[in-house]
Amino acid sequence: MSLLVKKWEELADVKDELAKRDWFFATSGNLSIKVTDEPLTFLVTASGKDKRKRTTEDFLLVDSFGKPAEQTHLKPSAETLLHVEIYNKTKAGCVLHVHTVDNNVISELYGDAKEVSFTGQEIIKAFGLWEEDAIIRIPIIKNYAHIPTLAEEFSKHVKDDAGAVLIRNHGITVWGRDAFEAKKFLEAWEFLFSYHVKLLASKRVTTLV
Ligand SMILES: CSC[C@@H](O)[C@@H](O)C(=O)COP(=O)(O)O
Ligand SMILES: [Zn+2]
Repeated sequence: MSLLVKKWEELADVKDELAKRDWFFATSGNLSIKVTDEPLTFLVTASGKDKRKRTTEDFLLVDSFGKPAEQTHLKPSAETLLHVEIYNKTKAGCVLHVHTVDNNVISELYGDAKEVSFTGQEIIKAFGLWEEDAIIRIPIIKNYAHIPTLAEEFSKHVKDDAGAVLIRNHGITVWGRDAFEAKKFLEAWEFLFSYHVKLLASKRVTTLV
């Protein structure tokens, strides 16, 4: 099996798993996986597709500018520039972007603070933080409609080979050294968001009773 086919299958499997979680509402979301380092090429989801479906036109190969590396009628994701920032600045191997109700609610609740942090949750160990009082923090940026501006703002938070950024009332973009790590971090973030949203809602209910 060629490297390209291997990476294609790997990304398609991750896409299927995220689809099972129902994290691709209304064609939202985009995913990518690095194929080669020099020159940089990566597979990215084709724009506007239903990411719940598995087809032979789900991904296309793009270069370090996010432009198609091969002849194709497919259009790279509208947010490919964000993936480009990550691959050009870090050793990340996979980038996952999903819109969920929970990540949107958290981004709106803490958007003015420009970040949100979590502590006291066992799942924080998924990020490799083992101390009892470990704190995990995620920046929240404005959802600029102009993608180059969004990518520029996003890029300020791309420092490590693994990381995550919340885009306000839009979604989360998570990256990791490989697909396994990116998915693990994405699931951990969504767990924290979901827990927090439910906790706030239940506290509100308690005070009303
Ligand atoms: C209908 S989702 C809005 C899109 O603009 C975008 O945010 C998204 O996540 C999916 O866009 P895509 O171009 O398919 O990668
Ligand atoms: Zn999006």
